Amino acid sequence: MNRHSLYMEFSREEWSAIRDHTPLPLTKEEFEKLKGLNDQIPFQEAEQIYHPITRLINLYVAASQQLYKSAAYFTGSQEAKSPYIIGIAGSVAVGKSTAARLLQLLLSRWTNHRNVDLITTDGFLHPNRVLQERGLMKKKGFPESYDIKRLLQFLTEVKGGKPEVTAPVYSHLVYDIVPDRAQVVRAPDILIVEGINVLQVNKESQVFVSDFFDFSIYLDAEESDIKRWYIERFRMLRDSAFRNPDSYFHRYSTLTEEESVQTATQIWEEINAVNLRQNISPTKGRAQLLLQKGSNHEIRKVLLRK
Ligand SMILES: Nc1ncnc2c1ncn2[C@@H]1O[C@H](COP(=O)(O)OP(=O)(O)OP(=O)(O)O)[C@@H](O)[C@H]1O
Ligand SMILES: CC(C)(CO)[C@@H](O)C(=O)NCCC(=O)O
Repeated sequence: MNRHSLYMEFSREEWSAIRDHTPLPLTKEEFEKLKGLNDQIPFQEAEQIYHPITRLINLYVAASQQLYKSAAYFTGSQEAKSPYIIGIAGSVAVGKSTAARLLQLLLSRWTNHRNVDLITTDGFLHPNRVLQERGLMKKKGFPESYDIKRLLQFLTEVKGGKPEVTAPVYSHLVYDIVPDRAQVVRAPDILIVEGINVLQVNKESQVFVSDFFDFSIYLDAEESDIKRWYIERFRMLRDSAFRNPDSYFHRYSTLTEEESVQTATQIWEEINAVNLRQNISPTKGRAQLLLQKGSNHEIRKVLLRK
């Protein structure tokens, strides 16, 4: 280990050996029942890698709750404690939402933070109408495609302890913001905010999204692997979600195997890879925890900021 590096570095083996004696707060049987997660993340990965991560976060949250108590005692304040906010960043298709859902589930099993909410910054994309007006339909996911002021307002209210805060909702099916839907966040113990842009800074504001984070994670992988996962997901969607006539990509449901690989490759190269290189990857060094995935999504290396 480089003693003067900003990060402590752990191999997969070293990280999983850290597991202290706290048992995984979830049995294999319970995990098996969780459709949608267990068909993606093997139980062993949850147990060996994600469990120690949640134990570490649990210690951080407990320390922050203690700090809050000390400050409340000192000031005599009766203010309710504000949610502990965790940001998860990384490329399109690197597996942020899958990892975020598993962390949400595992974190909610600890008695001092049962209530764990999860939102994605997809909901803060401008609606297609605005993106079309501004010529940004091929820039979805780029910094200018988000209503960052609204996201900052949302985080200000959550962190300020407002009992109910609403976030807009994005549908991948219709490829747009859903006008009449909202997600309500009710003062959780922990809020996970997942999105490609959560560690970005922007010129228009003095305040950044990450200013509201108590902890941040960057999910990293080789670009060639992420591209392959993107294409695989696109092919899977061609055979499922794209078949739905309401799908924005319904026209893609009739593509041949070869055409769907070509189309996905083109979207990846023209939009998501450019965004990854220009705007997402450069934010890596701002995360407190860096998780490096191997070609089968297994976490190969864990880097923790000192
Ligand atoms: N740990 C994992 N093990 C196996 N497959 C995974 C894992 N995490 C994600 N995947 C698969 O990789 C693909 C991308 O995952 P996911 O949708 O979670 O990515 P994302 O980063 O949230 O993407 P986006 O930003 O496009 O919403 C999906 O097809 C998912 O099934
Ligand atoms: C909504 C985002 C930006 C982020 O999740 C992404 O999934 C996306 O739609 N990117 C635009 C190009 C594409 O359709 O993949």
